[in-house]
Amino acid sequence: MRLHVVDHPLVAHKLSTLRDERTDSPTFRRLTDELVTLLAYEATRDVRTDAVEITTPVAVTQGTRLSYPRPLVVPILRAGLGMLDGMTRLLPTAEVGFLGMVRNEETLEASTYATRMPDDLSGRQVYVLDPMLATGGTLVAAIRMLLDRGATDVTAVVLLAAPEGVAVMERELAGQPVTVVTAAVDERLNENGYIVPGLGDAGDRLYGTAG
Ligand SMILES: O=P(O)(O)OC[C@H]1O[C@H](OP(=O)(O)OP(=O)(O)O)[C@H](O)[C@@H]1O
Ligand SMILES: O=c1cc[nH]c(=O)[nH]1
Ligand SMILES: [Mg+2]
Repeated sequence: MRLHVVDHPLVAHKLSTLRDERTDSPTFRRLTDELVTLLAYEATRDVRTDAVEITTPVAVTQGTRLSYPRPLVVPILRAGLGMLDGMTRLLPTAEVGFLGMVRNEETLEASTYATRMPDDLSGRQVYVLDPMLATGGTLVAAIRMLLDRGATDVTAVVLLAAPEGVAVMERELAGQPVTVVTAAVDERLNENGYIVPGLGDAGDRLYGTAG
């Protein structure tokens, strides 16, 4: 597994506003969308392409086009849905699959309640979207499922990661073709499995269900 922390002043600026407890849901959704677009630029650096010949008004030249099969983008419901538009803005021809997963807030175990994507992902590049990598339970289970279906290259795009979750991913997905792209790796997890300093519950803040 490879970890890529995107070091850019615009990413840091938007992430700081996301973290602020005073940021309301509409602003949180807009900033998430903008941040994902910046992360997606880095996350798609190795997206597969083919050379194509194109004709400009002036001359014939070599161009580049995304390869087939098209990449698959998989948001992990619910919070990952807030990242889908930002990602598909850069990859408009991508296919989209859905994975519904929820973490039990007592045991911190992740369980899957919905799966809607092709059974066969042989040879596919997959981009998984989830704002938070906390204990890593959710992403490890999601990525294992994608690799079991034949995905050859999986990139997880997350807003924030905890060092504990990164270590779990590195251990559980050692030697696998997996990359994690994140805006930051925070200090630690607290006793409730929340990222510190973090930004709170991403799903609640996106969809206004906090408190
Ligand atoms: O790394 P982990 O410890 O597994 O935790 C991270 C998961 O927890 C959150 O989802 P949550 O269960 O709150 O579901 P939601 O998106 O429906 O709010 C988050 O969006 C991740 O999916
Ligand atoms: O800090 C955290 C941890 C898990 N899920 C969240 O939404 N936030
Ligand atoms: Mg949640």
